[in-house]
Amino acid sequence: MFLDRIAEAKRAEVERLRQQVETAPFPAATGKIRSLAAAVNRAGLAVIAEVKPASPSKGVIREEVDPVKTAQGYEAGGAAAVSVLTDEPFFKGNKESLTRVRQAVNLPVLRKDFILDPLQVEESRFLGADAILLIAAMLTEEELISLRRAARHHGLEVLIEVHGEDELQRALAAEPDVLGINNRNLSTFETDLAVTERLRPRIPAGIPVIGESGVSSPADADRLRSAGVDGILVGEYLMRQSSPRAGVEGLLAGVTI
Ligand SMILES: O=P(O)(O)OC[C@@H](O)[C@@H](O)c1c[nH]c2ccccc12
Repeated sequence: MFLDRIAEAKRAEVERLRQQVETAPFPAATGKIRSLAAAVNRAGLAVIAEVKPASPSKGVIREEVDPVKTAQGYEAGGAAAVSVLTDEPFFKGNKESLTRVRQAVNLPVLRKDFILDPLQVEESRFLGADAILLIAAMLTEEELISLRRAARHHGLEVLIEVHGEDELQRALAAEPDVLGINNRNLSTFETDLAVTERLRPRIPAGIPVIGESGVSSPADADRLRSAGVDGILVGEYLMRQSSPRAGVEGLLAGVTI
């Protein structure tokens, strides 16, 4: 299964990272964090626009991605935040893209990867991330809480992503800054916007909520908005637009607020 394979790959990556920092530790992070939670909470629908060159289910989405130009287009179009895939083996992303994007825009930047060790949290801060993703489907409640604590220690915000009821309860126990409802099942890759419609009412008031994955038109964005989310996370649809800016503008224009 995909999540097992990816966890194995990431554990190997963490081991390499551990050896690396033994000789060259991460320098102390400086600079202020840009709040993802505040960006999601702003008036209107918050679009978190993703730099996503490829995916395990779709293969290469876009050849020769310029992450900086793409992210600047997203910002010009009115995105609330940018998400950058840093996983290489499965999503053809890279860590350097995150650092470059963070320097090129004024928006909060989310690191999209498969984080299972506190060392990756520390690395995220070093790379320039403002927030990290934690995936409830691959982490126990204890792991979520401990990674959440590590994030707080490094000044990072946490987006916890859920796909089902059990995962939602685990995620809430870890007190995320933002809660994401992933419409995609990470075992089957099936996507259904009804997942957001089903889980949204089960989330207590006061937590910023986003709907993730499967938005393939302005009408889809409007449907998630109607389900009561504060924001949406969109990757593939935006990566397939010839203008990232027009892509975000189109999503926002199609939404009734
Ligand atoms: O390309 P989409 O269907 O718009 O999906 C974006 C985002 O939700 C998706 O990339 C994603 C959601 N959760 C993840 C976890 C890891 C990697 C990627 C993801």
